[in-house]
Amino acid sequence: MVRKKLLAGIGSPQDLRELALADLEDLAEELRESIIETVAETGGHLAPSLGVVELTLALHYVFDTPKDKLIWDVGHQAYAHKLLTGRLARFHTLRQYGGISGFPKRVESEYDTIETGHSSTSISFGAGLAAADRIRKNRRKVVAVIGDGAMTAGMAFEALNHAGGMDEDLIVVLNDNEMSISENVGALSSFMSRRMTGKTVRRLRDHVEERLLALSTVGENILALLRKSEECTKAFFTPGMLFEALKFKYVGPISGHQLEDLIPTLTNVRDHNHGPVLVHVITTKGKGYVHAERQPGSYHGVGSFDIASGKPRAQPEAAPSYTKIFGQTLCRIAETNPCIVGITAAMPDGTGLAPFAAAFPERFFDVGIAEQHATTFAAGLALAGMRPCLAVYSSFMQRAMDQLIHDVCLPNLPVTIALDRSGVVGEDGPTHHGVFDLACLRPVPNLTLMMPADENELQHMLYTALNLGSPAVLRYPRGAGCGVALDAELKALPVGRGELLRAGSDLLLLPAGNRVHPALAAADRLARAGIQAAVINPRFLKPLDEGLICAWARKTGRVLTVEDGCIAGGFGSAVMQCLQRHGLYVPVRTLGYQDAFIEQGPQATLWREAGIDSGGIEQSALAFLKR
Ligand SMILES: Cc1ncc(C[n+]2csc(CCOP(=O)(O)OP(=O)(O)O)c2C)c(N)n1
Ligand SMILES: CC(=O)[C@@H](O)[C@H](O)COP(=O)(O)O
Ligand SMILES: [Mg+2]
Repeated sequence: MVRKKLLAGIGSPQDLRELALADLEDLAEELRESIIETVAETGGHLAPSLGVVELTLALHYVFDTPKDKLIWDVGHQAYAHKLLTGRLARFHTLRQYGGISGFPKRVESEYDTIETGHSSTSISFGAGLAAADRIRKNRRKVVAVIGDGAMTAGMAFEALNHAGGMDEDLIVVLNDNEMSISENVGALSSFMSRRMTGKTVRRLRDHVEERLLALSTVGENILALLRKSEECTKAFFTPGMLFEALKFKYVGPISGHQLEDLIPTLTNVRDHNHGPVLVHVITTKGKGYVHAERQPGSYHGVGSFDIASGKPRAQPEAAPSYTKIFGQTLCRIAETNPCIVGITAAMPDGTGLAPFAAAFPERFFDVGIAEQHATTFAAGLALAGMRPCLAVYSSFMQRAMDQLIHDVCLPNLPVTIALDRSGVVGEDGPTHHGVFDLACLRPVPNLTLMMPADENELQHMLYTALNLGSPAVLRYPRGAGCGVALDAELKALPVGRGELLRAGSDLLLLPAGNRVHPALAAADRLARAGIQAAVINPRFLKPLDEGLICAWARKTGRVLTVEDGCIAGGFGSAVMQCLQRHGLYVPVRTLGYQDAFIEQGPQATLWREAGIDSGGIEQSALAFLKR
C-alpha cells in the first residue's frame, strides 16, 4: 500500500514539474492506487487508464498545459489526467450522478481541451487547433494522444492525411497496447504490432548488417549508405514507413512506462520539431494491476469489483440482458440460415456477438472502430445475397447515417441493424446516450424500424428483420431485459402491426419499446384511481400501425406517447403527424427527452428525471386528464 503523500500535493501539473524523476515514479504508483481504489467502487475504464499513467505524467511534465493543448482520444483513459488537474478531491464521484465525468469535459477543467467519448476524433481536433494557431500566430504545442484501436478508424486517417499534407505543427502520440476493447484487428494492427518493433527490429537490422558485411566492400558501401540514410533504414524496419508516407516524422517506438525515456523523447519533440510528428509509444493495457494486465479486455470497462480477487462485486440477480438474448437468437437463426453474417465495429463482447464469432468464425467480421465501413460492408454482403446483421451501439451508429441512407436504404438492401444501447445508457453519460436514433431514422425511406417491448419480442423481431428482404433496424436498450419467458418458436411478426395490450376509455398510452412495461404499470395504478387507460404497444415506428392508433385515439380522445429518446422528431412526433394526416385533432402529449444533452447517472434515475418511468407516466396522465 502506497502512502498518498505526493498526489495530495499536486494541485495542478505545475506542481509536478517541480518533482525529481524518482518522485515522479512514486507519483505514478500513487496514481495507479487511486485509480484502482476508486474504480473498484464506481466502476469505469480501468485498464485504459492504468496503461497511460507514466505517459500522462510525462506529457504534463514536458508540455506547458493548459496553454499547450492535450487531446485524449475517446477520453476513457484520462483518469490520471483528471487526478493531476485538480480533481483529486472529487475523484470518488467519478461517473456518478452529479459527479465528475468519466471523459474529458471542459466545464470540469481548463486542462480538458474538448469533450470526447467517441473514438478517433483527436487528430482532427488537433489539426484544427494547429491550423488556427498558425493563422492566428498563436505559439503553443498541440498534442493528440490516440490508441492503436482508435487508429483503425477512417476518421483518424482522414486527419493524418490532411494534417500531413498541410504540414501543421501537430504532435500525435500513438499509444499502442495492441488492444482495442478486445484484441485489435486488421492489417494495420499487425503492421504496427510490436512484432515489428523493439527487439525484432534490432534483430532484423543486425541480420541485414551481418549479411551486407559478408559481401565485403560492396556490402560495406551499401551499409554505409543505409546508415547515412536513417530515413531509409527506418522505412524498411519500423511501422514508421506508413506515417512517414503521410508526411509525419516518426519517432519511436519507445516504452510508455519508462519516464527516463519518455521525458527526454517528448522534450526533444517539443523543442526540435516543427510540422507533423508521430511518437509511437508502447504500453501495457491494465499496467500495474495484475488482473487487468492478464485480462485487459475484461478490465477495459468494469463495474465495481473486489481489489484483491479482481472479481465483480455481487449484483442482485438480474434478468438476461437484451444484448445476450440478441446474441443467442442470432446464433439460433444462423444455425439454419447459412446466409446470416454478424458484423461488429470493435465491440464483439459489448454487442453480444462473441458467441456468434465463436460458433461461426467464417461468418463473423470485426471491422475495427469503423462504423461507416461496417455499414457499407454489410450492404456489399447483402448485395451478394447474404443476410448481414450489424450489431452496433445507437450512439456510435450516428457516425454511419449516410452509409445507412445512401448505401443500404436507397438500394433497399436486406441489412439488419441491431441497435443496442438505445435510450439512456447510464454512467457513460451524454456522449453515449442513444437518444437521437428514432428522430434520425424515422425519415429514411425503405427502412423498417422496430422497438421491442421486452426480450421475448426482441427475438421475434430479429427473426422478422432477417427474413424481411429489406433494411431493418431493431432498437433496444442497455441492460437487463424484463425477465419475461422466451417463446420456444421464433415467428415473423406482421410488419406495421401494433398490439392493443389494454382497453380503456379515458386516454391512450402509446409507449415505445422499453417504455411499454412501465406504461402498463402506470395503467394499473391509474385503474386503481378509477381511470381507464388504453395501452398499445406500437412495435413498429415505421411503418406505424396507423389504423390501430387512430381507432383508439378516437375512442379515448387523448393520447400520451412515451419514449426513451428525444422528443423532437421522435416517436411522439410520428404519432402526431399520423393523427393529423387522418384529420384527427385530439390532444397529444409527448414524453421523452427535452432539447438538451442528458447527463450521466443510473438509467432508473434518468428515466425518473425525464418523467418516463411508471410514476412519471402516471403523473403525466393525471395532469393531462385534469385539463
Ligand atoms: C465511434 C466509437 N466506436 C466505438 C467506441 C467504443 N470504444 C471505446 S474505447 C474502444 C477501444 C479503443 O482502443 P484504443 O484506442 O486502442 O484504446 P485503449 O482502450 O486500448 O487504450 C472502443 C471500440 C467508441 N468509443 N467510439
Ligand atoms: C469508452 C467506450 O466507448 C466503451 O468502453 C463504452 O463505455 C462501453 O459501454 P458499455 O459498458 O455499455 O459496453
Ligand atoms: Mg489500444
